[in-house]
Amino acid sequence: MFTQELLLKQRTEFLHALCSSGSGQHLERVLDILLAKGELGWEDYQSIQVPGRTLYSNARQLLDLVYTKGEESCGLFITAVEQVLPEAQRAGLSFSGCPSSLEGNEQTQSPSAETLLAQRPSLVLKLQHCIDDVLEVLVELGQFSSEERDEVQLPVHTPSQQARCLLDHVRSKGEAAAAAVLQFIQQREESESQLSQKNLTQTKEFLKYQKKLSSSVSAQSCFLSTYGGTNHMALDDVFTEVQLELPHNSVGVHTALGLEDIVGPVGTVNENADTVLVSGEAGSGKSTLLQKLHLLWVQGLALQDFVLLFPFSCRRLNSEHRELSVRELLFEHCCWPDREQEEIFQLILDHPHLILFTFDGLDELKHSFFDERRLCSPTQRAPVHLLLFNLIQGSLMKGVRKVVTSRPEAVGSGLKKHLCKEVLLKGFSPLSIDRFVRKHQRNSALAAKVLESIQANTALLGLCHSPVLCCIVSQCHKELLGCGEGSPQTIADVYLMILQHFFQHHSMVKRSVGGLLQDNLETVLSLGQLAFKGIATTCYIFSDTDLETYGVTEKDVCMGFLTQSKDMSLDHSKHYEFLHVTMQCFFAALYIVLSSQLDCATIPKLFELQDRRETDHSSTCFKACLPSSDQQGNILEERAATAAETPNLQITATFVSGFLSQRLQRLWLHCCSSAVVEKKSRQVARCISKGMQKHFKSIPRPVQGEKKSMHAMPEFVWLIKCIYEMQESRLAKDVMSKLQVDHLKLTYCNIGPVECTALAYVLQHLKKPVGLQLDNNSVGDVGVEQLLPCMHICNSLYLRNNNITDEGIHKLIAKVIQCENFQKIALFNNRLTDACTQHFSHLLKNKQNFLSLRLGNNNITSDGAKQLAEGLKQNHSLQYLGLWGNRIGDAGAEAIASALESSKSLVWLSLVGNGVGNAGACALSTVIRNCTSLEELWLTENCITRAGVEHLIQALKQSTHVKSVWLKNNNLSSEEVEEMKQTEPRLIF
Ligand SMILES: Nc1ncnc2c1ncn2[C@@H]1O[C@H](COP(=O)(O)OP(=O)(O)OP(=O)(O)O)[C@@H](O)[C@H]1O
Repeated sequence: MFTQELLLKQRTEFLHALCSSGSGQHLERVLDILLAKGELGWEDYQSIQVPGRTLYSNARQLLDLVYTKGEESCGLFITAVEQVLPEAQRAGLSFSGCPSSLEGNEQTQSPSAETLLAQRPSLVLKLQHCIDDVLEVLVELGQFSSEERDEVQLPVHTPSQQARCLLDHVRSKGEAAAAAVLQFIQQREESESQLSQKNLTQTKEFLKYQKKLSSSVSAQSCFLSTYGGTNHMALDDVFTEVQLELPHNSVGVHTALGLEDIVGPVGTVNENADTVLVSGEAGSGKSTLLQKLHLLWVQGLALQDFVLLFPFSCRRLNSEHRELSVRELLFEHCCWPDREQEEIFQLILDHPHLILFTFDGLDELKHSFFDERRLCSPTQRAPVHLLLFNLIQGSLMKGVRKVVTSRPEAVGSGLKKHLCKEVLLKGFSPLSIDRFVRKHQRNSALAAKVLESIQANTALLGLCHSPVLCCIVSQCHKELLGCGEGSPQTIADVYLMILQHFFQHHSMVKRSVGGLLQDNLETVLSLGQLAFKGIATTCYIFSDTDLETYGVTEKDVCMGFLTQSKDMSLDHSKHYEFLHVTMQCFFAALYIVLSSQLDCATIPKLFELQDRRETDHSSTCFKACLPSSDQQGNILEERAATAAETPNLQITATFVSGFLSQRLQRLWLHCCSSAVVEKKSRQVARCISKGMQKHFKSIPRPVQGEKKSMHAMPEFVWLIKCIYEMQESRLAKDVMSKLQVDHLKLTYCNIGPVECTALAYVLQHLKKPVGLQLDNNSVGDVGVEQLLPCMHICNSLYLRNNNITDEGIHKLIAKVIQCENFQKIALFNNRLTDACTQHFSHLLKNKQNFLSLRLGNNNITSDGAKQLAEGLKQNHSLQYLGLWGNRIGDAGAEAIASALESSKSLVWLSLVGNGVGNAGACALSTVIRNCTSLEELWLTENCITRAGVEHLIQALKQSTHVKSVWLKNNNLSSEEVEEMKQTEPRLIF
């Protein structure tokens, strides 16, 4: 395909790729390249980068310009985009037929000013690290005034924008200023490289240290301890791609990332910070992801800009009770230099940008992040958590790159302000589930069976999006395939499979889960008590003494639920941890259900997490459930720990709910009295009910004229999951009967397929139809399928930005077409193509009370629009139709117009940003003329010229019902706009 044609066809994709991060940096970098290539002149540049105009408008201007310049220009543009964008964001964009590289074209032999222009992209990168110094030189030389210096240094500019601003100024100054900048850069590079060369790579002891550190990182990262207990898998064999995203930004588009992008520039929101946060739910794969990054570094396959990588585990740092200096932290916790410690540490301090620290599991640290106590000296000793906080915020060892992982709940605003960016880890995609099982199960026939069994049970498929659950399901294939109809539905079911798996392995005869529990009750109780104690005190690593205290024997350890801690810095005594922290929660929950030692306040305290946060007194703290000898530590420590503990306490409570469900109660009958189990079960139901009511009571009164709406908090989602685990529709019904709202808002709540299963289970019992708003979550096609059981009680569904494809839509439409209440759907920013329009067309034909269809910002072309028009022709109820940001073009607009011209219901139509042009405008004028219900028509950004607007004006003369026609950002001069505004005030420019 010719590049010009390619650019036109993929215009929307290119626009999104350049702008969806919400930051102008991709566009700016593409402009740098095109300027350097001489493809854009300064006037072009200024016509694109218009201050105060939106990023999307600037990008559109660039697209228009290169398109009109022709084939070669389009080719260079596309190659520049390819060079600038991270790999994952380029998916879906075609680059074929474009020059393969732009490198090597820079005109280095030209006079300084030309060199400055030709090397603009690399100079921007270099200058942003030394902007103050180069400005000083220019002022000293009299090339810049202090006002000009201040203008460049304006804090509203990011460092790269400051660099561009400097280059733009220098350009207007001429040859001498340009030469000064080039000389400055050259001198700086020479001295840096001499230093690096001499200090690092030519220092023998440093090289030895690098090798030693590298082999210790390799030893820690090449194997993954799996749920086979003793057997280990090579990480390279089993690591499967996970979904990484940037947080939803102002334009609300999912931005997918690759592994390298974690430390790369993509998504940077604070260029002065050095810390990247990777956040994700329990078991979403954070530790494994870091492990993979470490391994790639050791293998020389990634992160090669860093000469040293220091990996830390916050879990292990909890066991460090001494005060340490940074130097001791690095050397004692990661790798000890055999000689020349002073010199090596000095080299590290001198080259912070060549060093990477990783901190796994910030949520597991006993102290919540705070930045009140500043440390500045790397030799000053302080408690380890303080060192860590100072490293993260950059007051210690500024310039060292840090990657930190954490569960989302433990990340407060105090930490966020020190982040250069946040990356969200969303577990496996459906494709990754498939790949993982095939990697994990070498026997391909068995893998196919396991996958078939997962696909056949959508609740289980939803659960498998969490890598830890997917791993258990695959590991416990015998249990899974042997359970027939009773295939796992809940998280408790999945974890019980692993219990069965390990115990059965040590049993001579085939036993049921209940029987195995009975046989191994002592093991369950001692492991349970150990786990329970750990959860209540934020302890995840246990010593021999801990094991002894709680009666965990050698035989219990051999069962496989505990693994030996692999930290090399701890003293030589053995330490243990549960295979995964969720496994510790599982055993803690078993203990709560089975133990007769705990008082009856344990369950209420476990569920009163909200209260614990509001009151800071230890009497309501879960820790109070422990025997008094375990209640060490002061109240301050407890308060600091509360935020970090909450997620694990919530997971424990979720397991307790599952274990005490009617379905599973029979499992405990041989281990404890049924009266006690029933009593505990009633307690759980009461706690959930109380928690929900508290949530409902907090709903503010509706503003006059607005619907009563509830914005759910994270606790709501957790309680809903507890109800689902209980699998008691009576409880769900009872709880939901007290919710009286018209609109339920669960935006930005981390709703994935598992949460959708729970939501549908509970919401289907609502008494009155609601609008369900799930914008900006990770629902996906599997989640959509999970939501189907509650569609009959939804009158509207909002799924903006949820990674939904045509496949999800197919299933959704088949269901909602039968739901009388269902009238509105909004699906902006998903991954829909023309293939979904036949389903919407079917919906429109068959549902004559349907009111609103919004499909903005997807990939619908003229073919899709034609298909949709078929449905529109036969529909008599639709009032709102939104197709902004698709690519329906003039042919699509003509089809839509012809279908709607006789509509008696349509009130609002948006075709913004669809390239409808004058032909489209002409066709739409018939809708203005003939559709007597239409009030608003949106045609912003559609390449319409004066001739097209004339058609609209003529039509408006015959219409009194249309109130406004939006025509911003079309191809009209300001004179034309002024004139037409006078002629027809309903036109909005
Ligand atoms: N990318 C992956 N490929 C293969 N297996 C994975 C991957 N990510 C996670 N797993 C499996 O899931 C398990 C749990 O993952 P991991 O410990 O990395 O999660 P986590 O997000 O760090 O959990 P937590 O927040 O509870 O510490 C791993 O032990 C591994 O077996």
